[in-house]
Amino acid sequence: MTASILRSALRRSGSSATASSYFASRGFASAPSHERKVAVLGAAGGIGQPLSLLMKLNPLVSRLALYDIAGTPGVAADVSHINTRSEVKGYAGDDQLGEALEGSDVVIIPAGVPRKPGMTRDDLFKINAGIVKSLCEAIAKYCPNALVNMISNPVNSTVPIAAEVFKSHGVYDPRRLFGVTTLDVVRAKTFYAGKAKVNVADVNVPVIGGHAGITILPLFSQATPKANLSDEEILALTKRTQDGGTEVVEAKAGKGSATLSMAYAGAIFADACLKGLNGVPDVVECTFVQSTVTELPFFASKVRLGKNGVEEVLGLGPLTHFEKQGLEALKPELKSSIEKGIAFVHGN
Ligand SMILES: NC(=O)c1ccc[n+]([C@@H]2O[C@H](COP(=O)([O-])OP(=O)(O)OC[C@H]3O[C@@H](n4cnc5c(N)ncnc54)[C@H](O)[C@@H]3O)[C@@H](O)[C@H]2O)c1
Ligand SMILES: O=C(O)C[C@H](O)C(=O)O
Repeated sequence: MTASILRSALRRSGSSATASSYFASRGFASAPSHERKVAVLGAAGGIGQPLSLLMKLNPLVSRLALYDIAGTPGVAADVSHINTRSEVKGYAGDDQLGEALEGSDVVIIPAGVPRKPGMTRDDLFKINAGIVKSLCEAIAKYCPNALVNMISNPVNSTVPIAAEVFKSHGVYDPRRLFGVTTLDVVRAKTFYAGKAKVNVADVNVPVIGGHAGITILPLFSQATPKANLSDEEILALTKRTQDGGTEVVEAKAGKGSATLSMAYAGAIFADACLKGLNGVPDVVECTFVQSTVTELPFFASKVRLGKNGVEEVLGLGPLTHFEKQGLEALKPELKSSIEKGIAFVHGN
């Protein structure tokens, strides 16, 4: 987001004020009150940089720690000149990870390699599983009470990896671990609004399951505002949402995967976590968490966020025959991705 886009957005919003009030006026954040530290791990990357920018614009953040293996001094110096609330510090390399994490309320993890055309998210497991494991070991040591927002793929496996690492350190609290599936919701909303010809700002669509291919299950039967879409249109919207990541990977033709839309989605989800921590009532987002909603140990569904993270994992609501079929079809793949993550931590 360039300064001019932000300025014109501010003009459109009728505001003469700052970026902070721009986001606040859109419900992006509630008024600043508490001191909150947010750490971004992988902050110099394609997602990390715009996400760091968006977190710098969030008035709920008082301290922003930007960590990567390299490149963070520059990103932090750049972002730190923005005249918003948070104090920004950059940290580079293993020996600065502890300091970056200490005192964090929310840790966002977009560290790891992205897909190239022809790859599945699971193809990233070999590299990203190890990265996520070592970062979570540091979280267990330096900020075991933080809410962890896992963006690194494959989310269906990296979240179980994080859970096992935290368990092995005796600090696992299922209320504090989240797979970020907000981009699936963002896409479902955008695609639905286009097809249903309704104002995108009014649209809500729950997306359940996981975050890869058919494990992404948008529930368009519960979308609001209601629209009379045909079965073919629902099928096409479902497929487009499931393939949204691949659509971007192919368009970028070897230069990575979604970064800007993901930064937006990551900022929305982190903001929801901060609002929950700050006691704002009725904060509900879809996210991949430990769950008993199905027989699978982790599952994405609507979750109410509160002062301790997950306050309530909400049920799926009524599903159509098509959605029930989608739910049954996704279970074997999601189950095996979860098991793969768990096995990785135990050396199997
Ligand atoms: N959950 C989602 O919806 C979603 C959406 C888009 C991308 N992703 C995933 O996010 C990840 C990052 O994507 P990207 O496009 O930003 O990739 P990128 O390669 O541009 O950036 C990744 C960053 O991680 C850093 N990194 C690597 N190892 C690290 C470590 N041990 N500690 C800290 N930082 C480390 C790299 O130095 C790099 O700066 C990928 O795994 C991608 O698949 C998830
Ligand atoms: O598709 C990818 O590999 C990145 C991400 O998971 C996405 O949904 O955009």
